[in-house]
Amino acid sequence: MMKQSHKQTSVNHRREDEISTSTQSYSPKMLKHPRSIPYIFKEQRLLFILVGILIGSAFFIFQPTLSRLNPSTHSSISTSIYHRHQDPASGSLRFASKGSFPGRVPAAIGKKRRRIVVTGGAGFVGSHLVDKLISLGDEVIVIDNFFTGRKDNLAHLFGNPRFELIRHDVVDPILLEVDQIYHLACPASPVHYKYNPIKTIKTNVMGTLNMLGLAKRVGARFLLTSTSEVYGDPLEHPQKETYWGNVNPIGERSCYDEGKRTAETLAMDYNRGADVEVRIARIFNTYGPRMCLDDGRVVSNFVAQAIRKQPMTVYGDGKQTRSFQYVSDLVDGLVALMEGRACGTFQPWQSRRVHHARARRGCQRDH
Ligand SMILES: O=c1ccn([C@@H]2O[C@H](COP(=O)(O)OP(=O)(O)O[C@H]3OC[C@@H](O)[C@H](O)[C@H]3O)[C@@H](O)[C@H]2O)c(=O)[nH]1
Repeated sequence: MMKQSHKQTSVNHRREDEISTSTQSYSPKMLKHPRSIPYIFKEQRLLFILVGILIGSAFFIFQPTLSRLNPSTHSSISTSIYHRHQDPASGSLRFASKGSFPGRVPAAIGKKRRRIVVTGGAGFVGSHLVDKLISLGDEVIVIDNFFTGRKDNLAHLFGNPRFELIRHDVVDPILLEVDQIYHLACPASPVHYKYNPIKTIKTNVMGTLNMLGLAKRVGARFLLTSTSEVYGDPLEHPQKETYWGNVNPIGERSCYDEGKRTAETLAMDYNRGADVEVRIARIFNTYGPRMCLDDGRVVSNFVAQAIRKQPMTVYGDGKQTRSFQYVSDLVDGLVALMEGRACGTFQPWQSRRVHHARARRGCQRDH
C-alpha cells in the first residue's frame, strides 16, 4: 500500500518523506484506510480544485448559448425582445441579427419616433408628402417601382438618416414594421394608366390588398389615395361622398376607375372585418412642381403647350369641368386626414361637421 501511494503523486511522496523524517510519532490510523473519503479529500485536493475549475469554465462558456436556446429562462424584457425578433414583419430583426444578447436593450428603444411608409413616394404627389412628413420629424420609408416616379424627386433626401428608399412593386408583398401607411402607388394620369391597363388594375387590387394586409399585421393606420374617377361620368354636380357614381365597368378608363373602387371596397372591408383604421381620400385634379411635362393631364399639357407657344388642345366639346387643387394643399389635407380621428371616405371640400359626426359613429360606416 505504501508503494501504491508513492506512485500516485509527488505530493504524496514528499509527505511520506516528511513523515519518515519527522519527530512526530507515526500514526498508523492515517494509512490504515488510505481509500477512505476523508483520506481522498485530503490527499487529492489538487485534483478536486482542477475539476472544480473545469466545471466552472464549462458553465461560463456554454451559458450564453443555452440562454439563446431557451428564452423563457430570462427576464420579461429579454423575452419580449426575443419575440419581436421572431416576428418576420418586425424591424427588431435588424438589431437581433447583429448578435446582441437577450436582455441587452438596444439604444433605439425608448426614443419613439413614428415610422411611416409612403408607397409611390417617388411620384409627383408622393414626393411632396414625403417632404412634409420628414419636416414633421417622422421616419419615412418610400416604396416605389419607378414606373412614373423618379429618384430625382427625392434626391435632396438622400443621406437623411430618417429617410429610406426601396425599389419594390406593391403587387408583391413586403414586410415592414410601421405605424402608418400612405398608399399612393399607382399611375394616375389617364395616359399612364391606360398604357398597361392589366398592370393598373393589378396594382390597385393586389397592391392595396398587400398594403392592407401589412397594416392589419402590424396594426398600422392606412390611408388610400383614391380618385374622383370613382364617380365615373357623374350625374350629380358637385359630387358628395354619399354619391355612388355613374360608372362603366368595361370602358378604357375602367382599369383605373374600377381598380380604385375595388381598392376602396377592400379598405372598408379591412376596417369592418379586421379593425384596420382606414382613411380614403378621393383626390381630384392636382397640379404643382415636380409634375412631369409629359404627365398627360390637362394642366401640364396646357403649360407645356404655352411654353412652346403652341395652341392649347381642348378635348371634346370643352364643356367638361374639373376641381383643381395645388399639391401642397392636397398634402396638408392628406396628413390632416391621417392624423384625424375620422375613418372613411373624404373629398377636399368635406365639411368639419360631417367629419365629427362620423368620428362619433366610429370608423365603420357604409355609404
Ligand atoms: O390636353 C388636354 C388634357 C386633358 N383635357 C381634358 O381635361 C380634363 C381633365 O383631364 P386630365 O387628363 O387632367 O385628368 P382627369 O381630371 O380626367 O383625371 C385626373 O384627375 C383626377 C385624378 O384623381 C385622376 O387620377 C386623374 O386621372 C378632361 O376632360 C380631359 O379630356 C384636355 O382638354 N386637354
